[in-house]
Amino acid sequence: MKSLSNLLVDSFGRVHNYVRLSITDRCNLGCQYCRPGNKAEYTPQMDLLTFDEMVAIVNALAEMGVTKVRITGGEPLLRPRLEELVAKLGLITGIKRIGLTTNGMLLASKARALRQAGLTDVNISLDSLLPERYARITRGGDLGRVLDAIEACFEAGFETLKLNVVLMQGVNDDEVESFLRLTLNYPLRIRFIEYMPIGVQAEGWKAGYMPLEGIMAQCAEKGWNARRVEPSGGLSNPSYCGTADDSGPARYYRISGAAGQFGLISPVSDHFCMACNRLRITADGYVKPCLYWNDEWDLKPFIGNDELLRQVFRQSLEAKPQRHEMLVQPSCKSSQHAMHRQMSRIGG
Ligand SMILES: Nc1nc2c(ncn2[C@@H]2O[C@H](COP(=O)(O)OP(=O)(O)OP(=O)(O)O)[C@@H](O)[C@H]2O)c(=O)[nH]1
Ligand SMILES: C[S@@+](CC[C@H](N)C(=O)[O-])C[C@H]1O[C@@H](n2cnc3c(N)ncnc32)[C@H](O)[C@@H]1O
Ligand code: SF4
Ligand code: SF4
Repeated sequence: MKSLSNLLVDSFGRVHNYVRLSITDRCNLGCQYCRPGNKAEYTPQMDLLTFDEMVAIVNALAEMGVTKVRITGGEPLLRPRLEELVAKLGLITGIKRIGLTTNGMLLASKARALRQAGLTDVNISLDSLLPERYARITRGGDLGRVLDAIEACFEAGFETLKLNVVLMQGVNDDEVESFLRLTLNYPLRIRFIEYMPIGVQAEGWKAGYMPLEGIMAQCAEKGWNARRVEPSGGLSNPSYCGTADDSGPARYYRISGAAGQFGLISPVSDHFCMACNRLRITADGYVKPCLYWNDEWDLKPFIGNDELLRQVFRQSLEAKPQRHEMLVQPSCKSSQHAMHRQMSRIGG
């Protein structure tokens, strides 16, 4: 049992036990909602954290009560030998779950090796089931490769497999029913996510943003009885749909008789900041206590000295705001505080 003074507690009493580790800000896609504009700015290779530096940071965090790591990016599968990082993270005392969030383009051939290395949870981003639309939203994505990746994940036997769908008005909001239908036959969790104003222009965001409240009404219109699923409860296939350790931002539902579930992630219309348990590490070695606010602390000078790393983590948590202000300050350029990094440079 960790002593209270050694835990990652912020000034609002929130205990942080989950770290999102961005391992690259490069991406092989350019999703409209994440990397708007064609100009890609990447951290030079030499400024990226090495795997050993990441392991040192996570080790210090694990000593302070972190039990879960989610590897993200950019596109994390662009880092060669990702399975080696997974294996090293798995050796850290206290780390119980290692997840990956990916666009799936490079996953099919890697799924088995990642599972064998100790990866437990896979989340794949998939915003359309129509090949041309998918290519348009992602600027070049190949839907067939994502579907192959999903199949490979089933075959590799991951404990959970979730699909992320960022719902945008006038872009893919007509596909809600098709995604819901997938849950009828497959033991997946399909999560609809509200479009957040992070690293995008406020005007464009306002045109695309839509709250998720209409989804339950759509179920009712189809005559589908969708019941709330509590973590680990009522699953037809718990091994793919979730675990007791599943305290993420989604509220889950299951349509009567369905093999899978759908989830609603509503960070804008119904934020979950009061239950926030997450810290973020950027690929260039900064700790960000909140996805939305600009504040970040450079960890690189302190890697190798756990006491100093712990001080920086505490300092960042002391400064963590209570909540975001996405509706008040949607990424406006004039703000000194709202987010300036694009999502691909934070990791979602
Ligand atoms: N506002 C906000 N959004 C978040 C936070 N964590 C995740 N999200 C968003 O939720 C969506 C899903 O994120 P994933 O990377 O799949 O991870 P997750 O569902 O949070 O993680 P698990 O619970 O580990 O499955 C992404 O669009 C994230 O940007 C958070 O702390 N704050
Ligand atoms: C930044 S991506 C990084 C991992 C990987 N490249 C992928 O796409 O899964 C992580 C998650 O953030 C989500 N995301 C990116 N921009 C977003 C936005 N503006 N609003 C909501 N979610 C967003 C993506 O859909 C994805 O599920
Ligand atoms: S980081 Fe993920 S969400 Fe962002 S552009 Fe790349 S694939 Fe799309
Ligand atoms: S917006 Fe910030 S405080 Fe709110 S849940 Fe996300 S990371 Fe936590």
